[in-house]
Amino acid sequence: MQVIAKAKAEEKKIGLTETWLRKHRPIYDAATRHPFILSIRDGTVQSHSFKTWLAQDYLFVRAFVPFVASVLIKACKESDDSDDVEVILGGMASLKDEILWFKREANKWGISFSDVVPQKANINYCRLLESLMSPDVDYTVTLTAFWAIEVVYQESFAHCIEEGSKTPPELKETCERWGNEGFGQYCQSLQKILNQRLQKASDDELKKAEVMLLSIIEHEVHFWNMSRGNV
Ligand SMILES: Cc1ncc(CN)c(N)n1
Repeated sequence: MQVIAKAKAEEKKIGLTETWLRKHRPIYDAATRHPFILSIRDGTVQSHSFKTWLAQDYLFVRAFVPFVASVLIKACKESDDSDDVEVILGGMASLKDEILWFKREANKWGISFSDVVPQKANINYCRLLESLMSPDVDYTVTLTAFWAIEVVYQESFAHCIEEGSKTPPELKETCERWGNEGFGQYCQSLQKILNQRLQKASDDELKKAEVMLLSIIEHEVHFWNMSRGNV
């Protein structure tokens, strides 16, 4: 089955990741067009929803740092392509600025991160990241998770700054952070190195990578749900 998916993607001259996104479009849209995102885009978002998301995401990003480091280590060890290492290193480097940005935003919104308790959806998501850090988890599967985590944010926030959006001015910077063109190009670079990797993957690895994509999308939906008091 996975061989057929690969052949179809080749035939259409698209990567396997694109085939997956087309196949799982409704689930993917549930994450990238989540009611929280749509409420930012149409300007009806409640400030407590935004603050909940911001505080929970800060905790997530702190857990994301060692995860990205583990992806980088796997790329250094297992990839024969230096592009992989450079792209992942770029993502890693930008996390320092991201953490500083979260701290500035916390000041702006009167949030004290030290008082924030991680919610269940966040704990579960961070647990998944932790499990993926194991050297036993294949590099291709880990890279799939990494790309999926980044691209869901990119597509979600880009939607909030597209023409016609009514995103409140005070939230524009947040949306720009992940919705900007540079972040979009970085996601495309990740997708490209992942597609190359998937070309060489075994049937079993392909199956696991596709399941991982679905798992990440599901966690992202639960993550957005927290902002709406829905845990
Ligand atoms: C939950 C979540 N998913 C993705 C991202 C983008 N790195 C994030 N900051 N938070």
